[in-house]
Amino acid sequence: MTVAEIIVDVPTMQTNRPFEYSIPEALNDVVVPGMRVEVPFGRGKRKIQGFVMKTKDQSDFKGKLKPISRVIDLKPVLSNEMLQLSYWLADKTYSFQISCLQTMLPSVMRAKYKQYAIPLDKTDPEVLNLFQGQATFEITNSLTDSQIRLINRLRKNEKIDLRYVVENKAQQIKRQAVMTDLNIIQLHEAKNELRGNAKSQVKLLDFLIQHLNDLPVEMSELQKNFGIARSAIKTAEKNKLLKIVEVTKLRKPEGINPEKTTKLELTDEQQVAVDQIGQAISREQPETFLIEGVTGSGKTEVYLQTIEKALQQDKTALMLVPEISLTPQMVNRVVGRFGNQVAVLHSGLSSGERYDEWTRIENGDVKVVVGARSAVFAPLQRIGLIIIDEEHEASYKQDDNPRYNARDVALWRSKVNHCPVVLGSATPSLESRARAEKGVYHLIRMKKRINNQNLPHVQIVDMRDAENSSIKGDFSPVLKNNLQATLENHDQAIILLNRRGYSSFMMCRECGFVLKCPNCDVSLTYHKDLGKMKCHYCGHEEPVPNSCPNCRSKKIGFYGTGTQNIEQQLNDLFPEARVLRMDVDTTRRKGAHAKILQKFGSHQADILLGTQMIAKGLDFPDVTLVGVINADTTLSLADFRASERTFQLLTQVSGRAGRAKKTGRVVIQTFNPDHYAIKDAAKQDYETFFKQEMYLRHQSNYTPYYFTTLISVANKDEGQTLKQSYWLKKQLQTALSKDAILLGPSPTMISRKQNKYYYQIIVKYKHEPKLHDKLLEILNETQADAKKGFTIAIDNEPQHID
Ligand SMILES: Nc1ncnc2c1ncn2[C@@H]1O[C@H](COP(=O)(O)OP(=O)(O)OP(=O)(O)O)[C@@H](O)[C@H]1O
Ligand SMILES: [Zn+2]
Repeated sequence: MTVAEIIVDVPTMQTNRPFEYSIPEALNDVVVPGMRVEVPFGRGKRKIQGFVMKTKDQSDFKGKLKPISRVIDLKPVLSNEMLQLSYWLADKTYSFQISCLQTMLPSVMRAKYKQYAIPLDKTDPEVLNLFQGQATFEITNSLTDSQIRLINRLRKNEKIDLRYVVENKAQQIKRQAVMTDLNIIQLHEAKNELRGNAKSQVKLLDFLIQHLNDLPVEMSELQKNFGIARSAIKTAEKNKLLKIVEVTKLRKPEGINPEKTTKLELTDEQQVAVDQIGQAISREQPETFLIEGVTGSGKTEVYLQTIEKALQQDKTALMLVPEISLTPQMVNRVVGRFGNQVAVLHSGLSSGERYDEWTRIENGDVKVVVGARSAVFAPLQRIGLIIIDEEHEASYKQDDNPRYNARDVALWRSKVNHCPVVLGSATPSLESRARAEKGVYHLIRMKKRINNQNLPHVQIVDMRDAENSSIKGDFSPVLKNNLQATLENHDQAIILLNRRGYSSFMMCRECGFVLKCPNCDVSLTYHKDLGKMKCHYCGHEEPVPNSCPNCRSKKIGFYGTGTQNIEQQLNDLFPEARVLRMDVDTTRRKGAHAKILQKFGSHQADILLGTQMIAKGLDFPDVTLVGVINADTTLSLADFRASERTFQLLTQVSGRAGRAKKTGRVVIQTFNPDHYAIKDAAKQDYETFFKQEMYLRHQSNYTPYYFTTLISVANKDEGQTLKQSYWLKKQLQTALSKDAILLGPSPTMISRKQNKYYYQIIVKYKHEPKLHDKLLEILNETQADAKKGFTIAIDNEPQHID
């Protein structure tokens, strides 16, 4: 091929299309789609990165094409599937294709790294010649074309492999290892010369002879596994029998404690699910299943046994979870069942660790991938099954560009891979459940808990009652008594503080002044560990004032219920009880989540107190009580999903109680005891909630009856923001049919962030074929010129509206 179509790394509207470059003859069979290259761009001498999307023999371009300057990767970093996906993703999310391509790569490849070749066949003369006794060969910018061609050929013939290593030394594990330049005959000769005089040397040579193909071998391994002393290695080095070289080692992510479980005998409901999904795996059809299974119905075992079915057919499986650190049990069970065949991808990994896992997947060493949102781009081949656990979770949607939903990407990949997708939840999203209703997805319901365990007994406590409205703290007598009983029985309790936003703010009791961020329209939050007030949007910090900056009164103090405050109340009420707190403050450190949950799981604490992050997936047999301090906060969200989110949260957290032998109890404190979301959650009755919520969505023309697109406009000048927003709305009105509903422009809930003003327009529609192109046109018209200083963000099917 002589011509390459390249997407360049210049994220602007004008450059959001492929550019043609000629492929230098010397790199003719080196350059292939999925590789990154460096190309000249624009008038000056500027060189930039780009992705090769296609190669071809001819160009329609009349003039002379500029040549590719050099190849950055010597093997493709993105598969053909991923390249195709990038077109769809860019289109669907209104993003630059370059952003989509980069999103699919592990972060290492976007950062500073070194590229190395490592030998696979250490007997090949060309390989030996290239490495010259070194364990690795660095690929630098100064390689000649013939060297590049050689490396390319050796790689294609699987004589060598290529790796990226982050330049940050702390993330690399370098070890000393043993290598030899001698061939097998020379080794035998050397051994004969020793004539058994030096036993340890003979032993070492025997080892080298036997393991010649496995070299280099780490020193520590030689000592530990083969009983060869360090001194013997040193002597052999002096006698030029071997060399000591450095190797970089693959790291295994920490924080995972595989939980060995044997395959369980399935319940009838589980068996039906496994059979149906198993058949779909064999049929190789892109069908979607929705498992609506009550909390504790044993969905995990269904996932594990369907994954096993995929593996039996020599296929791979991809499993997504909302956030690995919050659901360590799920990961531990998957790793426990499938061992080394599993790769775990999550945000807690350093970029080096993440890359290691990515490489194992790409090399085909991995059969099962578990990970959060971005794991949906894992370079797995022959996918036989994709599972999305807790499919209703908003975290599957990325908040930044490209604003993709991993659920949609999974469906796309299932079509290309001809495999089923399994969506699982006790509280499915309305969208998914509605699709199941229509027959687009197969609905599998699991209505019973394992061991015929009852669903927990839930009590709603009306906080408006006289008895409760006069209490000092946040614990009603009912919740207090239940906690007391739980502690006396040596059981465990989970207390949820349904906190939205951050609540420990400062207010003056004299004049009502609230301490706010100078850059953002939000109150500053008190951070006990810093001893400072902090903004959660821009990071602005300031000291805690001891008098009101407005009226000088000393009566300025903290308001709002924070987890620290609740923890204090628990300590006062139950001084003996051991309380663990899990919130943003206690989980900043890597691995902190897992530690807290591990401690609670081994019953080293009696009460786990936390925010939304403790609500899902936890499976602890000793938990018999769940208390919800303030059920209402999510209800007051200015979002059409407020009821859905509240129902999901309360149902999920309630489901943590009474999962093993003992019956669970749940106490929900609320000011809205008659709200259907709270009442249905108390009964753990998804179907009733679904019907009611569907009715209301129908009435108000929202998802899943209408599609929604959220467009936000931001500018440093508020007047300009508003003007642009109105202009935009008018543009849309002229393009869309009368059936489309346009809401706004209205300021977002936090209307100023980092000194920019935000306004939004919501488009609700059923069928608007012109919407997509119109939005692209608007983007082209307004975003091409960065100097205009305002930005538009388009969110297709937003998960949050504020
Ligand atoms: N067939 C079975 N026989 C015995 N125990 C089982 C069986 N299936 C699952 N279990 C056990 O039941 C418990 C609950 O299962 P699991 O955690 O998978 O529930 P779940 O459906 O994922 O619930 P949630 O939606 O609340 O996360 C686990 O401890 C699991 O080991
Ligand atoms: Zn701020």
